Amino acid sequence: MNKIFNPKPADWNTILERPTQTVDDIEATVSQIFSEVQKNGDQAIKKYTSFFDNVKLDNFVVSQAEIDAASMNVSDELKAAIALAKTNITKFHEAQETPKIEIETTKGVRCWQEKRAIQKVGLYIPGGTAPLFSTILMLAVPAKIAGCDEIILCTPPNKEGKVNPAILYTAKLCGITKVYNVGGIQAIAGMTFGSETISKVYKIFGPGNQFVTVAKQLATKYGVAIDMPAGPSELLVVADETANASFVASDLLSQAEHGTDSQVILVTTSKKFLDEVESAVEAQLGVLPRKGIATKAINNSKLIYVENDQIALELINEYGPEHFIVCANDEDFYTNGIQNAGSVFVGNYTPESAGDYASGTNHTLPTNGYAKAYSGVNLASFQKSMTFQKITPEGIQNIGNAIELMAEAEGLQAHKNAVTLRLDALKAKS
Ligand SMILES: NC(=O)c1ccc[n+]([C@@H]2O[C@H](COP(=O)([O-])OP(=O)(O)OC[C@H]3O[C@@H](n4cnc5c(N)ncnc54)[C@H](O)[C@@H]3O)[C@@H](O)[C@H]2O)c1
Ligand SMILES: N[C@H](CO)Cc1c[nH]c[nH+]1
Ligand SMILES: [Zn+2]
Repeated sequence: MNKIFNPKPADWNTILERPTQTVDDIEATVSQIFSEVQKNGDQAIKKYTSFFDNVKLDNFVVSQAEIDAASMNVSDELKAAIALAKTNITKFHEAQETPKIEIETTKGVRCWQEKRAIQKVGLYIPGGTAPLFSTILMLAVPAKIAGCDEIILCTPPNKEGKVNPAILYTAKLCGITKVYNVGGIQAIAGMTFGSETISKVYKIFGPGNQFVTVAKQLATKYGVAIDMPAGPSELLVVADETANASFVASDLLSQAEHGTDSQVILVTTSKKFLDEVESAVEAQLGVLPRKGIATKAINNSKLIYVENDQIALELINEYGPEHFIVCANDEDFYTNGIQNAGSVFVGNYTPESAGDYASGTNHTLPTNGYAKAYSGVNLASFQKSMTFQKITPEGIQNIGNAIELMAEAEGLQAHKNAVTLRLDALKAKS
């Protein structure tokens, strides 16, 4: 791992650069696939599935029989674990429901706001190097709570051209019936334009590799909304001598094993602790089944020493990590001061994996610094806020003149007239 001591603020951005490709690097590939899928539908989706996933599929709809049969290939133990996770995720997301907001802003002027579910949503479940069935819980549970009418799911085929049984089992458990065995850019294109098989959706959700993420970003050019850019995983841990070096190393490796372009960072105010984490990472890395992937990610990663908590916090807010773990004596300093992070994990017994699977929070989170402006997936991601108003004759008399004056000042006579006609009618009546 790269060790950096007391970096100057002017160098932070260079030191903290993400290892992923940019939108510019990938845009041409996405545009090519998008235009073919727009023109040739299923045929282009199959062509690119064969090209990128190396499997030829005549039909990429997963049949109800296959979905039903998946349960036999999932152990009872794993089913119980999925049930526990689903219960906690449901509890946390149900608690995010907000009551209707209604207020009389001026006498006779009633304004209210209500939530409506997004009717058609598409869920992307990553499956390139690991079948992330946990992501189904993160997306389908809030989609169902919100009341989305049509929910479709796309996930890449494995080497045998099939969908992993745990994905199908979890999809069924969450009440998803439309599952397509297609991943990558071609899946995002299918949900953006629609094809003979895949329905066009209003909003696409879900994490993925850099190709999936850029495809989602470009899908917005065609009028489809997205949750946010949720690309290659990241973790930043801030820790001091009160932390446990083995625990911290295990957390760093948990995100490093996601992909070669993952990035994990330790920021610490203790040089001794930095060395201890470095040794613990080396020791744990050697025995990981995905050590090939994790080693490449660890090569992109940094161990950073800074003099004090204040400098650490400024650096962390500048980076805006997807996940932020606080294992420091002054937890409150960091939890109160953090401005930019997707999800925060506090204390020595709060591994990031807990949020990935079972604590209840959502693991679909902004990466690449987008935590500065975007929230992770939550119940509101599946809803729209609509405003309503009703104005009585008394109400229009109370605010009418202000509207007339403002409309006139903007040079918009018809706007003014819409009020003046009503005020005149009321005057004539009285
Ligand atoms: N930010 C989050 O919330 C979050 C959550 C979970 C996972 N993740 C990330 O999701 C990613 C999952 O990646 P994955 O690759 O395992 O699965 P994936 O499903 O995202 O991508 C696999 C697909 O990518 C396509 N592909 C592969 N190489 C390509 C290339 N050179 N050009 C164009 N398309 C190509 C293929 O079609 C393949 O099916 C990881 O980076 C992980 O860190 C992020
Ligand atoms: N850490 C990932 C988000 O970056 C989510 C995940 C799913 N499974 C395991 N981890
Ligand atoms: Zn993870």
